[in-house]
Amino acid sequence: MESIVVIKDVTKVIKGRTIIDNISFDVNKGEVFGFLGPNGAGKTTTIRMIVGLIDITSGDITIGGSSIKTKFEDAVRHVGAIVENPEMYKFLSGYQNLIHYARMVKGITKDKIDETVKLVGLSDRIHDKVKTYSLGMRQRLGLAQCLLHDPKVLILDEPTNGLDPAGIREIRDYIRLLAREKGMAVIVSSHILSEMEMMCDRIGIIQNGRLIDVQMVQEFVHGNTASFEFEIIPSEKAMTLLKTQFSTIPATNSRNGITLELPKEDVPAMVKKFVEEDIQVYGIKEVSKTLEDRFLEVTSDKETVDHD
Ligand SMILES: Nc1ncnc2c1ncn2[C@@H]1O[C@H](COP(=O)(O)OP(=O)(O)OP(=O)(O)O)[C@@H](O)[C@H]1O
Repeated sequence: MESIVVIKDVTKVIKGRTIIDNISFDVNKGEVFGFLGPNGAGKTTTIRMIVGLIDITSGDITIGGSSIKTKFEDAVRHVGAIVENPEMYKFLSGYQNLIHYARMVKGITKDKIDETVKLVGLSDRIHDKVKTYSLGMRQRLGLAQCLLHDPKVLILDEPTNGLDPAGIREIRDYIRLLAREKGMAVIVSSHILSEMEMMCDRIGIIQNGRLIDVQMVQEFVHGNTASFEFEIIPSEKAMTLLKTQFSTIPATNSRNGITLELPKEDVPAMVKKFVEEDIQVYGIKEVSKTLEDRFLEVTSDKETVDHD
């Protein structure tokens, strides 16, 4: 895979405080990369450095091979970004806004505007005034604006913020389409983990300014183990058995028995063991994990480690 954004050993210190602590990751062409982290973790600060809104204290970021430090113009030429709310003139139509923007940027043709409007699905309303647009339509107009110069990298900070479920879905579909059909690299940050799970190919998790994990979403969520709820009686006896003989298998009490995390192929052996120990097995159910479950698992693990 060809990486287009390379973040290498980046640190940001503000007023003596290390906000971003030596993070490195790459983003590839045609992928949607999600940036996840609790409030105050450093997502926006990292994104602001990628788009050149703030300086990097140490390390470097290259976009399309150009360093944001030494070849700023070349680097940001490849980038389209919505970091703060896109400024639009509410009393002009969506189309007039795009024309106005196009005048400030060289080489954008009317055909290009029409094509982009179509791509974001605004053709029907593009000649209406922006003040009559819904929030979702304004977001799409913002997206159209930052797509006009054909960026190779699209950066969106919380793109679905404030949208209703239909609006969220629309934006998600456009983002996936841009990555798949235009080969764009998309970097998004969001708090809505279910959204990130559906939208992203890979995610990076940031906590206290450190990048604690970068993985394919599916691998991150499912890993090589799954959760199984064993409906068993007596569950206390099973818990004791697990603690003494299978202490490496994560086990928690659940409503009807216990939930174990283990590879699917180990389930029959576990059932056999329970039966041998006179523990009655009434049922087994695979409990699917969500990105939210995994996110909370890894961020709380890390919290414990940090405080040790
Ligand atoms: N200009 C600044 N001066 C001082 N502290 C700052 C500045 N910018 C950011 N910070 C601090 O850096 C940390 C990271 O902030 P940042 O906005 O990047 O987090 P975030 O992950 O985007 O959070 P959220 O999800 O709440 O938007 C926070 O503790 C914030 O207070």
